[in-house]
Amino acid sequence: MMNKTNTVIEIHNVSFGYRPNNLILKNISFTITPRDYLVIIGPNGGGKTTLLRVIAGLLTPIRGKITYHPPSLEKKIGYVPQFSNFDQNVPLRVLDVIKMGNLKKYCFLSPSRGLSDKEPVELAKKLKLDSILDKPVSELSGGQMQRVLIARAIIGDPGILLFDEPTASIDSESRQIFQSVIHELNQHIPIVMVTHDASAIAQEVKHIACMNQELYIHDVGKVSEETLEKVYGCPVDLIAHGVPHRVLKSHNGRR
Ligand SMILES: Nc1ncnc2c1ncn2[C@@H]1O[C@H](COP(=O)(O)OP(=O)(O)OP(=O)(O)O)[C@@H](O)[C@H]1O
Repeated sequence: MMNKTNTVIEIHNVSFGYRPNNLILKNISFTITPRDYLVIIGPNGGGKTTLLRVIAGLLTPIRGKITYHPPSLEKKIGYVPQFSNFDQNVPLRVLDVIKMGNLKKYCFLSPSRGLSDKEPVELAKKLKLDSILDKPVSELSGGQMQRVLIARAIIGDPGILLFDEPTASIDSESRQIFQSVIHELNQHIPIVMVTHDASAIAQEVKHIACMNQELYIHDVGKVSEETLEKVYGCPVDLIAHGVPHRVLKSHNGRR
């Protein structure tokens, strides 16, 4: 059920710190709309991952409020962490990891359905993982592991997907598969993606947020060179991984 403001998540004056008197997120306010595609960029340590974790409900704001529409959305958030944070030494096969994403959805409702291989196998085909379903995850490349984590998030039928640097260290085949899967998902759910990778900023991106503790958000109909210039003119000290930083420009306020 859609609320009257056509918003799925409202982030209102949210602040967060891991330690007292050391805020990582400062008074952040923005909204996510039903088919939004929001890319978040900013310097290392600027709080992008922290913000995703706060939105995913893994961290609690010390001030401010996050409202989910409908409230049940809070339990349907798909979060794909940076794959380097996943311990690939776990003794699991690709299929096992993908099926882990189903646990939240099915374990209390219908455990037998949670055990079915049909859905994960279909999804694996889409992500070109079907030939390696029995492979231990310890033997996967970075791009394959990233696709497995994406499959694990999608299988749970999320109402929104949050990605943390999904295209970092992946090859062009994985990147293309990722872009086409995201395109398909974005037809019915919002996507929020943290990235340092300018080439991951697809045409479909609707908003770009620049953050360094504070967050500035721009509406973009189309990501043009001009837009990218505007984006990299955000109040950040440095955009890492080879993307040039620019002289600071003013922002017309936050959305
Ligand atoms: N669990 C934690 N405990 C204490 N401090 C943390 C923790 N996680 C992150 N931080 C600190 O919070 C700040 C923001 O980190 P975060 O990972 O959110 O930034 P980021 O913008 O995602 O950075 P990057 O672009 O390098 O991934 C950093 O100074 C980091 O050291």
